[in-house]
Amino acid sequence: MALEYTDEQQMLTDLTKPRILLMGPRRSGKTSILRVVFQKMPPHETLFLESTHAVDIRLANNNPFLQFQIWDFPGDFFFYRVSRNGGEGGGGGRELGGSMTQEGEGEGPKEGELLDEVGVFGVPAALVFVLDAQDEPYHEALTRLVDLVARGQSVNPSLHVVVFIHKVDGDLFLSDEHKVDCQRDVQHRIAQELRDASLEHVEVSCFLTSIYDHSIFEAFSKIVQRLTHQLPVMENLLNYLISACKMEKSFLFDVVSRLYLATDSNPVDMQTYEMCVDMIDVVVDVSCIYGYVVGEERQAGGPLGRNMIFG
Ligand SMILES: Nc1nc2c(ncn2[C@@H]2O[C@H](COP(=O)(O)OP(=O)(O)OP(=O)(O)O)[C@@H](O)[C@H]2O)c(=O)[nH]1
Repeated sequence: MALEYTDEQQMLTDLTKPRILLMGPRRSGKTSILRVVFQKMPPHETLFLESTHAVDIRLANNNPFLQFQIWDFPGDFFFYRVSRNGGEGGGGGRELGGSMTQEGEGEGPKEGELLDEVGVFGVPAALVFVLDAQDEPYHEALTRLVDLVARGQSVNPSLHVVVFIHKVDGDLFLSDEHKVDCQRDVQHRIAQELRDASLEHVEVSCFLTSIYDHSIFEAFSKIVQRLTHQLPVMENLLNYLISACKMEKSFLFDVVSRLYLATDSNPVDMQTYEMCVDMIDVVVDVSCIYGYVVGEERQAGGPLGRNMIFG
């Protein structure tokens, strides 16, 4: 499949591309997630990230199946104005393009333009609400979540709503039991708040995440899959593959981000996923030494390219 875009700026302002909207309270970890998953920032370096002050729009364009915009909102976002500088790290690699710079007429939002609900939610999108699990009580954050869901649903009834119960690591979350209790509590409170706001029909998925392990990649993979139209076809193909080759499990990976774009219908087990990611790391490291050079650029994916099937 060929890319339809002549440049990244054109794609950044394309209203048909799905969006992942990272929202949530200040310091909950939105920018860290973006940097760790898409720009390979080591997790401990996120300690030095500065607060986001304006909506930062990035482009994920690793392959034809992984093309979407990621909007990183400031914690106190409310009908904010669009930034053009996009902060640091815009040219950090192929994974994410630059910030929003296009001035095309009648397309995406322009600098100084007020962003209303239609401007934010008016295209296929996933609202990813990042909740800091270490910042109890969650009352204010959950009120904000319900407000965003109400606004999003009013303009886009098919909006996907996902909550990352984030930072479930460190001394506060040593046992799995504690994590599951936290997830149950948050899910219960979200359901209650949605009922109170007459939004009980809205489906909200919750994931326990941390940038210090693979959970954030697993959760992000699920979101990308929801926004991928070709998912049922890819799943079917992987089902055929494992039955024809007598494999236990298969994933279709985006090598650059380590997200998996599809898997067969057998259940996903975290350890298998982690093992595959480790194998990709080895293959990429070896390719960096022995890979061939295309033009000026050494292809880290080598002859395997940017997508890989592991079984
Ligand atoms: N323990 C832990 N800390 C995290 C995690 N993710 C992010 N952090 C820390 O949380 C702090 C805030 O992270 P940011 O990414 O700047 O948060 P943000 O939501 O973008 O903040 P604003 O831009 O102010 O809205 C940083 O010190 C990160 O290191 C995580 O999974 N676990």
